[in-house]
Amino acid sequence: LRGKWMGWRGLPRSLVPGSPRRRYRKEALPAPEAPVLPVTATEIRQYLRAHGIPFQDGHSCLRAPSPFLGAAQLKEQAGAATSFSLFINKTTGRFLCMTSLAEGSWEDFQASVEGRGDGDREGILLGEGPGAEDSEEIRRIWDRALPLWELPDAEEAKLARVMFGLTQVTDDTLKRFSVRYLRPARSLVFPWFSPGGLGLRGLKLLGAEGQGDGVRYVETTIPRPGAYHNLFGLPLIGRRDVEVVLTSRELDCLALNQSTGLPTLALPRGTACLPPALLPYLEQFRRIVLWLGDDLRSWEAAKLFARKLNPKRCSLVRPGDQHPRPLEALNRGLNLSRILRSALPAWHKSIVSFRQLREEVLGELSNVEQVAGVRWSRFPDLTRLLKGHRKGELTVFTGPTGSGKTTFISEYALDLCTQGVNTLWGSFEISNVRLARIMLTQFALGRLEEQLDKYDEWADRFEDLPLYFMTFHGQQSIRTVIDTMQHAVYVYDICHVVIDNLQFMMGHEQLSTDR
Ligand SMILES: Nc1ncnc2c1ncn2[C@@H]1O[C@H](COP(=O)(O)OP(=O)(O)OP(=O)(O)O)[C@@H](O)[C@H]1O
Repeated sequence: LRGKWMGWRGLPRSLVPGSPRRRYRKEALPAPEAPVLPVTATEIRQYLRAHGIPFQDGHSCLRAPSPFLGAAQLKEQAGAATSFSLFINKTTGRFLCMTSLAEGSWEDFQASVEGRGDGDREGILLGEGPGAEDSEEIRRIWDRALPLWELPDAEEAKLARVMFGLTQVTDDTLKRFSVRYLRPARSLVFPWFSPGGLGLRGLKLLGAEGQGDGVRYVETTIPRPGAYHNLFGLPLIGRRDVEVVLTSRELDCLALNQSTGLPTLALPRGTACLPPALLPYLEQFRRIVLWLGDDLRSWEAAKLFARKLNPKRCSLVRPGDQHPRPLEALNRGLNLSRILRSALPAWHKSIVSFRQLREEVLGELSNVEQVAGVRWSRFPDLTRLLKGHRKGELTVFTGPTGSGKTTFISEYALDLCTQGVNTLWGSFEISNVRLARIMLTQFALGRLEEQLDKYDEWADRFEDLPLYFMTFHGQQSIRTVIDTMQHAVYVYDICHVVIDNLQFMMGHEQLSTDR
């Protein structure tokens, strides 16, 4: 069956979101967050108390009555348990009103409470829906996609099931999760419905390409990955559900829900990140099991996400031979409920015995290659020397002035970033525009100034990289820089921070006295 699939390459051009006819956007980079004024949970609590706003303490957010509701919504909510519909993130202060979907920064919230919000409060901060162009594309694709069991050609449906590993997943499960299939793109289509049944907000297309003996999956989202915040499976979660299993792929979510009957969700960008914007939707759960995948990277991601979700309510399924990812477990006839029961608590006491560590140590010993970190794809010699990029380590790169440090480090970081290592740059010496130009040229493997017609295409791909830039230039206070890094680590799950270079960040005086 796979033979038929070979040779097919990605989506037809017309279905690729963000094709070159896209409007020109001013920023070629993911919008660099302006340096943030950090706020602490204590300050948020103090502020709410000082303004007489009642609140409840949640796992990762504070809940308060929403000032962003219209009269009708207020009436609807009166007396309901959900009247505390405003969720304020304890780490960043960003808020989301679950009823009106208004969202904004801590400063926006304060401005609104103090009557400084511009215009009337209601609606001004409404979470952006898809742009008109995206909406049209979303609707067009969704209308053309069919449920798998309605495909006119039974052979084609069978082939699709084999390619996506769905032979054990029933039509009923696919129906429950509203999964469709787009024939021209040979892709599964996973919908993103707005909470509260407000319609279709986005789509994820999952294509499968035959590659040697295996299959390579290609994901495309509308809107683009940075704005794709769908927790797949959310419409099936009941208000009273207090337990959930988090997975990193929609297919795993289907497999788990089918075989255990438990509420199950899939993260929009897999193990790459857990955007804090999703935390309010997970507040209702007293217990969260993370079953993200079958490799060490998924395990690392699970530990990182558990910290954000509050480790006290999280358990983690440890990858291992008998713990593959959920879809594979289903296909191998394993008992998924039993695997879930073996999940380990994420919360470590301050003192542990070796007994609690032995499983993790075994994991490290049996995955020596993965423990070595992410290898550079273009620098085999570097991989030979350093083995790979590992989190929590510091590398100092030195060389004479003008010897090519910036040029090399941007290649080095780009290599990792294209493999999914979330990267934060602090370019204290050269401007971000110049740095991005260097990196974009390296990314495109050619001189874009000679082929400007290709600019948008490359810029679009570059924009989707998990790459962020601090907006500092020249000497900075270390405190401000560290605060910004911490913020980026929380919001974007940054695993690699590049500082170019230390002298410019700290100023010569500090360095010479601080040797
Ligand atoms: N491998 C290379 N081959 C040819 N030219 C290079 C190479 N690497 C860097 N260059 C060029 O050398 C110049 C200096 O490079 P770069 O700015 O990366 O050096 P640097 O060590 O970071 O400098 P500084 O010490 O001023 O920070 C640039 O014009 C760059 O394009």
